[in-house]
Amino acid sequence: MALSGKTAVVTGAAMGIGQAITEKLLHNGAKVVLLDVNESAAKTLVENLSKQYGQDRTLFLSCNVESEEQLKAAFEKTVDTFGGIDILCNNAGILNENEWEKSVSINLLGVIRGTYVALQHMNKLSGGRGGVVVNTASMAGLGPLITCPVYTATKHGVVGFTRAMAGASAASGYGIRFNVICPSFVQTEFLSDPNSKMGQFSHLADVIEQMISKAGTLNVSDVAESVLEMVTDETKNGEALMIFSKGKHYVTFPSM
Ligand SMILES: NC(=O)C1=CN([C@@H]2O[C@H](COP(=O)(O)OP(=O)(O)OC[C@H]3O[C@@H](n4cnc5c(N)ncnc54)[C@H](O)[C@@H]3O)[C@@H](O)[C@H]2O)C=CC1
Ligand SMILES: CCCCCC(=O)/C=C/C=C\C=C\C=C\[C@@H](O)[C@@H](O)CCCC(=O)O
Repeated sequence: MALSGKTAVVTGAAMGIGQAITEKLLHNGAKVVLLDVNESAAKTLVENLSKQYGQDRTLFLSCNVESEEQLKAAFEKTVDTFGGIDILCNNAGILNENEWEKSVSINLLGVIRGTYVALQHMNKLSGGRGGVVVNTASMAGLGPLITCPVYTATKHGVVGFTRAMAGASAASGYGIRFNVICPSFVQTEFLSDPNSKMGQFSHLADVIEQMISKAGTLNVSDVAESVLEMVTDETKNGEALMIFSKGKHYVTFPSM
């Protein structure tokens, strides 16, 4: 898929991995609608991106992925502004084992909500142009992080949901590919003060510190490059891409 003239929606776009995905898509010719709850960070980012890429290539819409109403309004505004949606990156996520129900609502239900609302606009069977959805899971979506079991569950859910949607879309003729990225540790705000985010498991925080020192951390640009690969390579559907400091590897899942 060539990105020139295509429209992307990125959730959690105001900073970190979402910002890097946004910049990567813009640099490769797409228009990008940034959805986030952090209005100040997003507005500053869009101001800078507009100077670099032009006023008509970006749009920020305040949107909490926990709200179907806000997602519906954001996608409708996107279509009204840019004529359609070709790419969706469900990237927004949090780490909070204290408020674990909020983690589920954002990390897993937010991906499902975003996907189902976007389907109404992207599905070729309902007047859409088709396209691609790339969801942000984690290596914790493939194996357990013992310090954050609910976070682990949400990311496993994102992997499973994405792979099932890939199959459903192909079997139904929606014209939409679904893929998922599974990064290891990435140098963003997300990793700041992990102890405070692990709730009843904070006594295990040294496990994470040992894992990070062993695994190292990725740059956000490493992750964004992998998203670009899954967006542009039209052979990719139902793929999970592990991204770690030593490289990246498509996951081979057991077949039934
Ligand atoms: N940083 C890391 O080590 C890794 C992060 N990930 C995943 O990558 C994604 C992005 O994480 P980072 O960029 O590292 O985090 P970050 O904290 O730097 O950025 C997350 C962005 O999502 C936004 N956000 C949070 N809740 C939201 C909501 N309800 N609605 C809309 N936007 C919301 C935040 O305002 C922020 O702009 C998350 O899904 C995370 O689980 C996956 C693997 C590793
Ligand atoms: C503080 C939590 C980080 C949240 C951000 C994130 O999603 C990072 C994930 C990075 C790596 C996850 C790795 C999971 C590994 C498991 O599959 C298992 O192999 C762990 C084994 C630990 C060990 O080395 O013994």
